[in-house]
Parts: sequence; C-alpha cells; structure tokens
Amino acid sequence: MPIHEVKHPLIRHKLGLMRRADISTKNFRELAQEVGALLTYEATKDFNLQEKTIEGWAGPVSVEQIHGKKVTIVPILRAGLGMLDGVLSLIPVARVSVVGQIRNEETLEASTYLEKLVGELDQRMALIVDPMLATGGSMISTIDLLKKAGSTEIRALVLVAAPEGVERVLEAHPDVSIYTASVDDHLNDKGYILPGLGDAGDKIFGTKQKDV
Ligand SMILES: O=P(O)(O)OC[C@H]1O[C@H](OP(=O)(O)OP(=O)(O)O)[C@H](O)[C@@H]1O
Ligand SMILES: O=c1cc[nH]c(=O)[nH]1
Ligand SMILES: [Mg+2]
Repeated sequence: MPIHEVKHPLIRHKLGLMRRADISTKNFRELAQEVGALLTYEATKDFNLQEKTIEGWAGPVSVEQIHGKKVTIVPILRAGLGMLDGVLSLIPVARVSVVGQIRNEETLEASTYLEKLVGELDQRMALIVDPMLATGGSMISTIDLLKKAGSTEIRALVLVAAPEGVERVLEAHPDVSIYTASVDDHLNDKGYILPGLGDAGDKIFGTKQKDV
C-alpha cells in the first residue's frame, strides 16, 4: 500500500501536541524527532532478517540480524533535518544524502539548491524525511533526482501530508511508499496544510513565522 497513515496511539498523541499554536521551539523539535523515530519503526517493519550464531554468555546462541539492507536517509533541507536524528536513533549506521529544496511561496514550485548524495544508491533503500508534504512539489523533485542518481527503492516519511500532495506524488511515483502520522484535510490558498502544523521549518529553526 503506497500511503500508510500510522494510527499508533503514541504518534496520534505526539502529533496532537505538535498542533498547539503556542508550542515552544524546544518541544516542537523534540516531538518532530520522536515522531520521526516512530515512523521509521513502522517503515522498516518488513525488513528481512537472517539467523546467525554468535557467542553468547552461556555458549553459542542463534540471533537474528537485518539482512542485506543498506539505507540512506534523505532529509530535505531545511525542515527535514528536524527528523533526521530521530531516524538515525533507530538506524545509526545509515548514510545520509542531503537534498535542499525551497518552495517559492508565490508559485509554490519547488527548486533544488543542494544535492549531496552518497554512493551506491542503486543498492540502498532511500528514506526521504520531511515534516510536511503539501503540494508534493518538493517530494516529487527529490524522488526525481534520487531516481536519476540510481535509487530504485524509495520510501518517504512525513509528519503531516495533504491529500492533494499525496495524490500528486503517487501519480508521479506509484512505486514510492509514503508513511505519515496524518493525512490532513486540505491545503489553504497559500499552499499550507490544514489543520497542519504551520511552517515546520520556521518552528524547528526558530525563524520568524510567516503569515500562512
Ligand atoms: O509539498 P510542497 O508544497 O513542496 O511543500 C512542502 C515543503 O515546504 C516546506 O519547505 P520550505 O520550502 O518551506 O523550506 P524550509 O524547509 O527551508 O522551511 C516543507 O518542509 C517541505 O519541504
Ligand atoms: O503547511 C505547510 C506547507 C508547507 N510547508 C510547511 O512548513 N507547512
Ligand atoms: Mg518552510
């Protein structure tokens, strides 16, 4: 199923806390990382395991290890950095590929300003992280460039998604799975998600909130 709205009570509760208008930068940051980790838990639940015998405290013991899964985490700058540590807390050996996308606030078109990808993309699952999937432009542009660079297996982790954006992304890239804490109601006339979180980048970095 390409869209996974994760209904776990911890995620629902934490996302509810993030929606408060008066949330502090500190709390927003902490919760973005925590929900990022919980989405990672869900997005990796089909990873294959292989058995291995190791030396345990009482002799040889058979244990399970994740098999053959190299991962690159792809935070979309800026706001994606707000989830990166949460994902790394569960996949500490993952390589990080950084993509900068900025959305023109008038046209809502995304443009790429940084592309720093790790090697062997054809052998890695790419986990794109960005708190917000609004029109879908930033996500589509990121998936386009990852595929051009060799990625074949891509999953996207977003805190909140707009139905309009989900539809656009899945139309352009039906092979990509999206994991989100919520598919919200709709976009407003400025391309912001309602009820949404407001401007996630501004909340994470403590920059001035724009009039959304
Ligand atoms: O789905 P879209 O319509 O493309 O909108 C979503 C994008 O907009 C925000 O980033 P923004 O461009 O504000 O940059 P920032 O992360 O630096 O704040 C957000 O973090 C997503 O990347
Ligand atoms: O609702 C939105 C849409 C785009 N970017 C955000 O930070 N929030
Ligand atoms: Mg922003």
